[in-house]
Amino acid sequence: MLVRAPSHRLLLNLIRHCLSISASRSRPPPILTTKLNMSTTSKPTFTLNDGTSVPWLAFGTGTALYGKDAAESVKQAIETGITHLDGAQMYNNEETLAAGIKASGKPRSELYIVTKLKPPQPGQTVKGLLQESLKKLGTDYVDLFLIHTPRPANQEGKLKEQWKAMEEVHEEGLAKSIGVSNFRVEDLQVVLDGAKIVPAVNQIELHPYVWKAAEPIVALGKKHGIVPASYGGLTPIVRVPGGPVDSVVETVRSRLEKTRGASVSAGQVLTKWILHKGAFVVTTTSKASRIKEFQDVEDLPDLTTEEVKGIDEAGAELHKRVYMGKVFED
Ligand SMILES: NC(=O)C1=CN([C@@H]2O[C@H](COP(=O)(O)OP(=O)(O)OC[C@H]3O[C@@H](n4cnc5c(N)ncnc54)[C@H](OP(=O)(O)O)[C@@H]3O)[C@@H](O)[C@H]2O)C=CC1
Ligand SMILES: O=CCc1c[nH]c2ccccc12
Repeated sequence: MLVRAPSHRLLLNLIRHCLSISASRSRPPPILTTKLNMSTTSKPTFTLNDGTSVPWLAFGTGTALYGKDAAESVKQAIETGITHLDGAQMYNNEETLAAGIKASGKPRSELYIVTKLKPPQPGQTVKGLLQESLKKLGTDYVDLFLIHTPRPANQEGKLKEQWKAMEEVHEEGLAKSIGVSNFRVEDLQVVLDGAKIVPAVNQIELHPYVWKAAEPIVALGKKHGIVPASYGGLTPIVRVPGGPVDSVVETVRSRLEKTRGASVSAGQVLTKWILHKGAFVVTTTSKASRIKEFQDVEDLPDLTTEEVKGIDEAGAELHKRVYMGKVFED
């Protein structure tokens, strides 16, 4: 009996362990359920480490709209239900982003506005540059202020000092949340060492063709409660069509379409994959129909763990980093 009792417990534990593995195989990765707050009464949001909430879908003004008048596109996006707007000082269009907001008639309090710090030139300060942005954006605070790139500050040994200045503008209420963009593990480590405030967000290029390289960045972020934001998410369709991810995404798309009983696009599958990685989504489009397509992802069934893994593995066959190559040399 003395011998059998523990082995019986061992057997029970083994059965429990196997059951939990097989259950987890058919469930989505837990990161999705812990990060994305779904509710029947409000739009899904992500909760940041400072307690604020971010609408999961952002309309970007940086690629197709870089240096252009963003007003019409921003107005259209807001009228189609977008509340999260992603801008940057380097996009040279913050005034027109503000014009689009004004034309939409949407109150400031119902919007989530992001801008990003350009690398300061000699004589420029983080606070001064943010104040210029606030003036252009026609607001007295941004919801999220990101360091756009760790370079050249990190090479020049100025990244800690720059983060301290970010902490100060947060403390002054000019930025409700502060974070970073295009930060690799070594950049995050510099900021985390001695930071009073841990960055809330790291906005990075995130799609299956960079997942292998991005995974350690996302993992370190997760350890510290830094939420990843994805840009370039449609790269497998838009910039690298015909790659190894296509057939896997097509199989998932077709499965979801049958499950849902309504059409599902490859872009929606890739967007859902990003959410399964625990990231919120920064995209852009000139078309209202495409915004609706993104919003519909909220109603898509989850991918299975095997489907997420299948996309990861196909993505790992081809490394394609489209943006900020110099920042992400690897
Ligand atoms: N922090 C950073 O360093 C960076 C940030 N960003 C931010 O992210 C935002 C989005 O970046 P981006 O890489 O463009 O996002 P996506 O990868 O989501 O690509 C969006 C583009 O894809 C096009 N598109 C969408 N679906 C399709 C389709 N089925 N077939 C063909 N084309 C399609 C859209 O054009 P259409 O008008 O036809 O819908 C749009 O131009 C930027 O505006 C910026 O705000 C981007 C890069 C770097
Ligand atoms: O933000 C990322 C991509 C991008 C688009 N336009 C510019 C201009 C300057 C820096 C980055 C970018």
